Amino acid sequence: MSLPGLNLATTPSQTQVTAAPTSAHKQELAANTEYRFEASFTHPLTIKLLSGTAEIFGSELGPLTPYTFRGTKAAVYTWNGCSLEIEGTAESEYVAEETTMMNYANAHFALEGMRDEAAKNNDSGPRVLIVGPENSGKTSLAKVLTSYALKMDRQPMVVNLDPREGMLSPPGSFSAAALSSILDVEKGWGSSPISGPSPVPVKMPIVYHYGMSSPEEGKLFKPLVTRMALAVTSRLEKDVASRHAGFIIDTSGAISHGKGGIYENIDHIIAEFSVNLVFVLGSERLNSDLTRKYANRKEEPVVVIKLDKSGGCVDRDEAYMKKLRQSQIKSYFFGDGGENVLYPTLTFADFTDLNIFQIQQASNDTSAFRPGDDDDEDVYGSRPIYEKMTPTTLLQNTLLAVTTASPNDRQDVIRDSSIKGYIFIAEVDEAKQKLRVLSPQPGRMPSNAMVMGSFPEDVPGLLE
Ligand SMILES: Nc1ncnc2c1ncn2[C@@H]1O[C@H](COP(=O)(O)OP(=O)(O)OP(=O)(O)O)[C@@H](O)[C@H]1O
Repeated sequence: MSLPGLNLATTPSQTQVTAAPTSAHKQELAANTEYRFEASFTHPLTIKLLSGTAEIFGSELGPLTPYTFRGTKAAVYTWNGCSLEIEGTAESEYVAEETTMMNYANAHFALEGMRDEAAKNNDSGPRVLIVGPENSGKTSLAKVLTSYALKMDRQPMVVNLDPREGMLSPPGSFSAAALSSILDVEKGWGSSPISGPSPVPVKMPIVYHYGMSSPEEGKLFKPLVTRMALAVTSRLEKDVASRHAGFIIDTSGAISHGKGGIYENIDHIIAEFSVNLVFVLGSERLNSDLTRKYANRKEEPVVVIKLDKSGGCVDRDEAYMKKLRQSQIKSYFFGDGGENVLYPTLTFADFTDLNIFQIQQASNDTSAFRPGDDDDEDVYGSRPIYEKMTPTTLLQNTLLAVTTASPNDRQDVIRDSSIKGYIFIAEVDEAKQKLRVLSPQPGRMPSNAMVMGSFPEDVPGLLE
């Protein structure tokens, strides 16, 4: 199918540059070792399990199934030894004999004990928070713990509070989903119906739009954490299986730096989600500060456990992260390629069709807060949260979050409303007052309030 005006007769995967064919080689792995690799965005790497058993961040590889990786840094781990066939060019590859997987498996068994206990008493399972600096392996640990829980037929909820990398939704968002089907070996969390119908098993996430890159940047973080905690708690009240399995919260490295030993955002997450177990990765200092802080807590105890950071964790520079985000956004609209191809609609809209609210930069001058200000203003000191904007060329190549709120709602209602989906502004014609809009769903533009933030950044090549 081709899209009018787009000349998109091919799927995104067909437009990828493919590597010059390289002959496949065999890689034998001894028990408890892992093959670490980095595949570039342009030259895919294909891995096939020839014999034995192997997994990527806890998700098992099917025998003789080719898995293709682009823009991926990961490891194939084996508990009992295996033989792999590897085809393509890796940017980096090596076999590591020292891994943290035994550590992570022990953490999983501890969580299983808590889940059994929760099921016996019809109580809530482990409420886990993962913290640590950037690239310390938080998301990888969240995937391993989730995959292992799924293997035990549990249905844990996973909550992503890291806007730098989306989970089942584009970057810039916070999301939560009760997972019941296996994770995708190639894509991690897999795809979600928030963008459109998908032939592979999908998970319906709860999504809120944050619209900035760092939780420390503005003052939207805390209210949205509170909102997400409410949504997750009410979901768990209705869903017994997920309640017993508990949840795992992945966070951004920025909240783990702290200011003078104070970790305001971590404390806020622990309080709002009633977290009872914190895994700390890659920072002795954070571990010590949090252990001290929560040692003599009067309310329900919070156990702080330090886990080793994997030697395989790769520092990802801004250029890589940008490419990763752009590929996540592309997948959101066009699918992941292979069986999961989506066909978004490109339509025209009048300027007056869209109700756009731009997130205002937070004022650091909290002294400007005047008691008695209404809720639209108090969150941002003396300034409102959003400013209603008339489309300009500034909108070109940006992503807008379509909320479930009406444009006439109070600003805090818009802030707290979940996201139906995202649209992309492909073109702005100021003279004709028209926009060309890419949307996952066909039909008229919704009149709901739409939010524009400063993150993720523009995606100029999205339609190419
Ligand atoms: N054992 C490993 N072998 C190879 N690569 C790994 C391994 N563990 C993690 N990585 C890779 O290292 C990078 C950083 O890991 P991860 O995303 O889990 O860290 P993070 O703490 O969640 O990062 P951030 O703070 O940026 O969200 C990722 O690309 C991940 O896939």
